Amino acid sequence: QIKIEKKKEFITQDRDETELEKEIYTSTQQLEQFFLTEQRYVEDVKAIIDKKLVSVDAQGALGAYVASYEDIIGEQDEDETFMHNPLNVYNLIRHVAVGWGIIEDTLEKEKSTKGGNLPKRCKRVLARRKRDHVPGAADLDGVAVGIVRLHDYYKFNTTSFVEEGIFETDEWRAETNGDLTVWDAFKIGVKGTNQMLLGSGIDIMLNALEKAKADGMVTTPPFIEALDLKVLKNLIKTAKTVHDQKLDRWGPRTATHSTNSIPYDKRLAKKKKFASPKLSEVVLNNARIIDSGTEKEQYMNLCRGIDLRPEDVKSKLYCKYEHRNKPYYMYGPRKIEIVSLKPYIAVLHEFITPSESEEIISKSTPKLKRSQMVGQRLNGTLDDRRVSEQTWLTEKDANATMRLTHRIDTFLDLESGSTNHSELYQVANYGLAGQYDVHYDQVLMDKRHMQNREVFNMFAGDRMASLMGYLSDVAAGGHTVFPLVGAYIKPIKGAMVIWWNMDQAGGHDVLTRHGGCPVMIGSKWITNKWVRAHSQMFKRPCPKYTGRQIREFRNIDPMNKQRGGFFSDP
Ligand SMILES: O=C(O)CCC(=O)C(=O)O
Ligand SMILES: [Fe+2]
Repeated sequence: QIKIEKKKEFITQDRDETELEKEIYTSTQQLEQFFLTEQRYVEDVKAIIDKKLVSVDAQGALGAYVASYEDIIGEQDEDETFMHNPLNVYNLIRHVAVGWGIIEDTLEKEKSTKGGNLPKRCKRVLARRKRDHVPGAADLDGVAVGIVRLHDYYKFNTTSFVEEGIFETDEWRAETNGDLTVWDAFKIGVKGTNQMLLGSGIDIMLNALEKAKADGMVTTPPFIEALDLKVLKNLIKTAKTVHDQKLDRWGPRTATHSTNSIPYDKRLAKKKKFASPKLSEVVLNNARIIDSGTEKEQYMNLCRGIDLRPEDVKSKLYCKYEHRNKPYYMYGPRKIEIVSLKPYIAVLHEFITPSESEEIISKSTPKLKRSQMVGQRLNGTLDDRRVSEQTWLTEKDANATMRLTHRIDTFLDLESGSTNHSELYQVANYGLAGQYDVHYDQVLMDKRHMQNREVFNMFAGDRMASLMGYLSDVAAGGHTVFPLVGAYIKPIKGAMVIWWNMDQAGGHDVLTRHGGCPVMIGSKWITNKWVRAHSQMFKRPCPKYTGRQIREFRNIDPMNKQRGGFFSDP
């Protein structure tokens, strides 16, 4: 008997739709929602006080919660950009994580004294935890570590951060209400130190100690008991010991730790290797630096906005208006900026209109889920190397995606429609200090990646081109960086970056390794369209190589990672 099944309209990979762990800092969008929710509950709590719905004692406790909220807002606007500043996020989450339990206890007590009866508004406030995620310790820790990661990357001024709640580097400055207690600053430093961000963590802890000395006490936020200065001093001492040990054994940076370049211990610092820390030279176009400290250092410099492309490479780059010999685009050529010729990386400016960006964001917002890691041994795991939430849109889900596919296909001579076996639009919103650490976009299906030989991948072919569109501007941070090329791209709303992951022989271009830097200030939205190879059969020229030549290519490189970059248009 033959079974007839309904033909699927879109052929896609099966994706695990199970709800992932719920944390709030993993997308700025979620943080904005949380802020709106908190505003509503604060209004409710205020109304309970104003209408004297609870006893005088209870009114006092509720009042302290409202005051704590108002302190955090200060003179700032109560719009969504409030949550684009990491310190505001920290303060607001701490306020709720610590304070909301007190609101609940107060109202529960009120309930028992009133024989189980509470006014409607009180009941609604009490039911918050059932309806909405109330952030707790896990969220607060995630945010604290995120802030220290930002320090590790961007080296914002620690003193102005701890003393005035200001984020500043030479390039930019972002203020908050100015409030950061010693307790908070210290907690942030400790959490970072625990995650082996030792240099930055200890720097923040030391500044907190200085502030405590200047204030004559360890200042604490509302509802938190005072701490003894001795506790601070002891923790710092331990942290310094760990710092020096790791630095001595592992050097200043690996994938899992970072320290200053010089130990705290004066005797240890006299060791020859610390006397003149060697400046490592920039290594480009070389697969040997993959996963090394050099790659990481180049990655971080690019995140900070230091262009590493040598002059003789840069002098060959240019911007142009391009019509690609198509009548339509002769009237309205597109602005193209060449970032690298080999591998070919280009920015198509104003490729996505503002209203298209907004439509894609609004259609994706209700469907966002935390992004998982991909790659060997990492598939499906959660990790702060990738802090974002994402979802997928088909061409039919929005006018914008339909139009965009049409634009990509006509302008770039591609078959990018999801029905033609390319991927759907992946839409992602980064979270607090959200990043996507260095990676390849390719799936890879060679002998060492047998697990990827699943139906969809075999059928569609690998990710031949990456098209990555920025749907928002980012005030600070969030660069897209290519450490082996030495180039970075600053997100600009509406711009789309294109690069070829494969060469014409179907090889994997290792130089396309890239990542998204931690977002410092703002909300970063992107969309990815990965164009699969097989649909391009009639669109792109066939490989110029014979099967034997291709096999030879593969054999030359023991890692089977061939350097390519043969595609060069647009
Ligand atoms: O956000 C970025 O700048 C890079 C994103 C990326 O590489 C990806 O999503 O695969
Ligand atoms: Fe990527």
